[in-house]
Amino acid sequence: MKVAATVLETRDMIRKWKQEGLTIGLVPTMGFLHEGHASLIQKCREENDKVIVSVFLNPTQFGENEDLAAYPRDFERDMMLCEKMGADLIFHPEPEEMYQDSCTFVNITALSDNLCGKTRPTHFKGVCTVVSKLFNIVTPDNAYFGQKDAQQLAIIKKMVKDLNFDIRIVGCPIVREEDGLAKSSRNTYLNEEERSAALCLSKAVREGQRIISMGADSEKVLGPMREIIEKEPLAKIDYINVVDALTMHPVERIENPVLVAMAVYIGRTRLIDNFIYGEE
Ligand SMILES: Nc1ncnc2c1ncn2[C@@H]1O[C@H](COP(=O)(O)OP(=O)(O)OP(=O)(O)O)[C@@H](O)[C@H]1O
Ligand SMILES: CC(C)(CO)[C@@H](O)C(=O)[O-]
Ligand code: BAL
Repeated sequence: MKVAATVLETRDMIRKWKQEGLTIGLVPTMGFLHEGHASLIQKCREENDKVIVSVFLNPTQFGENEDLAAYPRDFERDMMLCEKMGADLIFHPEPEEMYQDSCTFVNITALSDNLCGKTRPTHFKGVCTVVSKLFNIVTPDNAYFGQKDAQQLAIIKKMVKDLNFDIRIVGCPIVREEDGLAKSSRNTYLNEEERSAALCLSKAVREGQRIISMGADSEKVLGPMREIIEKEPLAKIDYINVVDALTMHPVERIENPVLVAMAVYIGRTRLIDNFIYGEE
């Protein structure tokens, strides 16, 4: 497995692989890898000749008062996991390599004003910009994203369509801890008490999944989900919504495929979880 810190080295390697007719898969990450990331790398390994994992803690997707400085990092451990999962190359640039004196951004004007975009108004501009750059650097055939960040996945699919990237976007299911908590690098922020309080997210998801097939009214699904979270003293709902799975617009009646998504503060840690209903 190779590790490249520069765009030039990365492009050189990928050019050679492409000349040999090999297919390229990309797994974009912000590092501090866990089994959620491993599942993306595994899927990428199954579907491509060469597997590239990017490990880049992208500053432009963090708001001023967010957790960029505190975000966990362990590149040595990330390298071991990538090696074990059969990655061929890790692209691990410094922020200066990615941005230098950059003043061009990719901004999506739909799908981003609701859910996470409401609380994090500049977040998806940063995500779309860095993902576009990664796509242009790596030129993958396939790129892998987790359903855990459901709005991000929908936005990237739309961006790829709008900007004519010749890349297949593959969504991968949420990987959970044994007790149901969705795996996330941010789970490391939780102390013991918060860790058990955090179970209210996945409990609410399970309750939502149980009741959604019984009726078409969004509020009837959200009410009992909210109740589970509000019973937990350490939890504070940022948002919980039923939205159209493609447009991210809130829906009152569940007719087309919907995304039921939430962000909840457990103490100071903001966690997300969701499920999709109505897609085959
Ligand atoms: N539990 C999970 N199951 C499936 N995919 C996941 C999971 N956690 C993260 N991913 C995916 O891995 C990719 C990289 O995510 P990222 O590096 O931000 O990890 P993270 O654990 O989600 O971190 P964060 O704490 O920022 O939420 C994204 O496409 C994300 O959706
Ligand atoms: C897609 C991504 C790697 C872009 O920085 C990030 O938003 C993430 O880890 O989900
Ligand atoms: N996985 C989402 C990255 C972020 O929260 O910035």
